[in-house]
Amino acid sequence: MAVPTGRAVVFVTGNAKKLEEVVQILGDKFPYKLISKKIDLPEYQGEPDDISIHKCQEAARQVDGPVLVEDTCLFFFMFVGLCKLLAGFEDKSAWALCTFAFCAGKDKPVQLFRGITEGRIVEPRGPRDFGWDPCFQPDGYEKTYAELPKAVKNSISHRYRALAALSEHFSKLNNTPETKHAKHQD
Ligand SMILES: O=c1nc[nH]c2c1ncn2[C@H]1C[C@H](O)[C@@H](COP(=O)(O)OP(=O)(O)OP(=O)(O)O)O1
Ligand SMILES: [Mg+2]
Repeated sequence: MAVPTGRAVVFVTGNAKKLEEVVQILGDKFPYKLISKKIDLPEYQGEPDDISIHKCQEAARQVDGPVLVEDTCLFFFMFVGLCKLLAGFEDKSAWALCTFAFCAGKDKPVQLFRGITEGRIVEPRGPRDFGWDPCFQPDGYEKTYAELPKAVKNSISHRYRALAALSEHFSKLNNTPETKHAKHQD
């Protein structure tokens, strides 16, 4: 579902750190003007897809126009409690799931775009200013999300991957046949 050219999409979030990353990751890749709006949407219980769909429908109702919301979940196995987990002899594998939800307006369908990054839970290292970043070490790296330079986190993160799927979808919609043809002739 497209947004009329020149229209803005409102990104609804109460989390400033999230917004900061979304702006850094998207740069000018998103074809619509992105406006952020801080609304504390009610937190629904349930499966990640349902949470995102409800959150997005509520945002579309309040904004009464095209909206984008995001929900992030960190999953891990914690069979024996956090202490033993940190003591180091249980499965510490984890994964971060980010779901972006887009809705073109009140009573319109919600589209989901997901990104997953796998890693493991470690004792906290690095700055404590964004959620569980100090406790999550992505696979293939010796540093936690919090210790990694922002540019590195933003090139491998769950949020980056979900936004890549979202941008790909919207840039396809905005590639008119003429644009595609012109590109082929390069
Ligand atoms: O990349 C991240 N790195 C570390 N922590 C993160 C990240 N992304 C979300 N988080 C934390 C924030 C919140 O404590 C929880 C659920 O997040 P979530 O409900 O999606 O966000 P929120 O309520 O802070 O903002 P929103 O208004 O967009 O719902 O995970
Ligand atoms: Mg929330």
